[in-house]
Amino acid sequence: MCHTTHSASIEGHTLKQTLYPQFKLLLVDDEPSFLRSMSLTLERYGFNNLITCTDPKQVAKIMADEYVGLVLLDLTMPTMSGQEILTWLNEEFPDVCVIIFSGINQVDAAVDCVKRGAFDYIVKTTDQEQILEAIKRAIHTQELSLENQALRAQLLSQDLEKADCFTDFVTADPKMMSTFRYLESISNSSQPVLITGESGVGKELIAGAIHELSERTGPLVTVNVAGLDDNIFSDTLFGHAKGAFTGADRVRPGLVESAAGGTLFLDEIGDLSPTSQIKLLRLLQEGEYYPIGSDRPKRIQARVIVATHQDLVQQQQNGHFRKDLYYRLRTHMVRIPPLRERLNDLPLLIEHFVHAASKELQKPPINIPSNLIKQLHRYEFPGNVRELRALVFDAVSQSQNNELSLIPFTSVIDASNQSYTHQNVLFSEDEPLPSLTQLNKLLVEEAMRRANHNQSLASRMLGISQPALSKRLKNMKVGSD
Ligand SMILES: Nc1ncnc2c1ncn2[C@@H]1O[C@H](COP(=O)(O)OP(=O)(O)OP(=O)(O)O)[C@@H](O)[C@H]1O
Repeated sequence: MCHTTHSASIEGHTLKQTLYPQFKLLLVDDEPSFLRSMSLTLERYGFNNLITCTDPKQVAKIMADEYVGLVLLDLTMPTMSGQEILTWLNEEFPDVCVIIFSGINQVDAAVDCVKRGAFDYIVKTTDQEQILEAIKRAIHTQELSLENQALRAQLLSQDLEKADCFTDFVTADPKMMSTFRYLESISNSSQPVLITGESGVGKELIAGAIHELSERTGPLVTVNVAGLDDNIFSDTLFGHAKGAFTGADRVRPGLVESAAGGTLFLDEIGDLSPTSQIKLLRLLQEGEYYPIGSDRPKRIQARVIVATHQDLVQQQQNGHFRKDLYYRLRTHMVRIPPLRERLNDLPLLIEHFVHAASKELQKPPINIPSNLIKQLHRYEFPGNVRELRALVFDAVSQSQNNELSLIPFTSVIDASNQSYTHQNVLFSEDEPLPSLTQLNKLLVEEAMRRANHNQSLASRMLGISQPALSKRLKNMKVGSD
């Protein structure tokens, strides 16, 4: 006999639940009462993707029909022993994780199974917490191993399978393409994803893409945690019970619950207070949380994505961010490079934003001057794509005669280059080279500026004698008169 669990019934209605883990847990034991109590325990702790089986002879068929990732196997059964099934599984399904259930007097046999490839063994009389810990460990290991397999397969193929999910993120950069492939490969993972990158690089867009890739049916719920004190953080995320504090006159579900079946995106995670960091760690580690004023834990049913523009490695070195939380978050990590590291994206992005701005501002089609991109190559974009977007929108609004205005761009470039051009001689490819006389003059002026008009110091910088410098300065003065 076998039985599958993946829905909950409330007052006669069948509710569709999020299944966890994503692969099935197969429980094989000839004792129906043990299977019943074990599956109730597992379901209570949120493991609801279960198949129970009392007839070991059915295992082969179940394995062929279902996507099983973990098998919990009783050692002693009448028609076939756990050892026999383990040997068969090792040969036919070497990637499946097996935990052996044994009686107290069968520990030697169970240890032998571990030597022959079982992941672990559990003595049936062990307390529930320990049993659950062993199962959680096996699920976690299995998830990571499945993800690694998917990652390897994905990296071998160059094409994106779900390119549609990335259409909002305009890019042709090879580094971003491999990031997209990586994100595809971890799309089914339930582990958190950490997105890092400077402000304005598009981290929130990437979070949206990860959510779409996961094909989760629940919503994407975004919370900016910067500046939330611990009470507000807990109330926002975990909700509260009625009467939890003055003014809590109703039960309020938190955003963790609103994100059930979907994704919870915590932005600006580098700014989280130390107490809230502990609560987030617990949520990720145990998969459970307590609404304020309640002593009944709830299980998180959402995948967690976090983002930060801070350097978390440095943050943990200076004690502002917990190491254990960082390691938990970085199971899957992507860094979105700043725009200055992918300037080849400029033409695509400018065209994209010109189009969006013309539409929004109801302008006719606008031409992009051919020298704009070259000019922008000299700019650092401290505000990244967000800054470029704002510049383009400004330029479109100032455009006349269907030609994109260059004013917003040249003014930011000039402002940032002001000190730079004084200190450096730039040779723009669009402009004629300066003559040697002009270059001499620039060099002398710069040396004098750096030497605070001390001629002997400036002459040493230029590698000429002080009288020679003085002569040049006089000639320059005559030339400019
Ligand atoms: N590659 C891109 N293609 C199209 N639009 C982009 C791209 N990258 C960023 N943007 C746009 O730039 C703006 C900033 O992006 P987003 O909010 O995702 O950045 P962020 O990295 O999350 O910033 P912050 O750290 O400040 O929260 C948004 O309007 C977004 O739509």
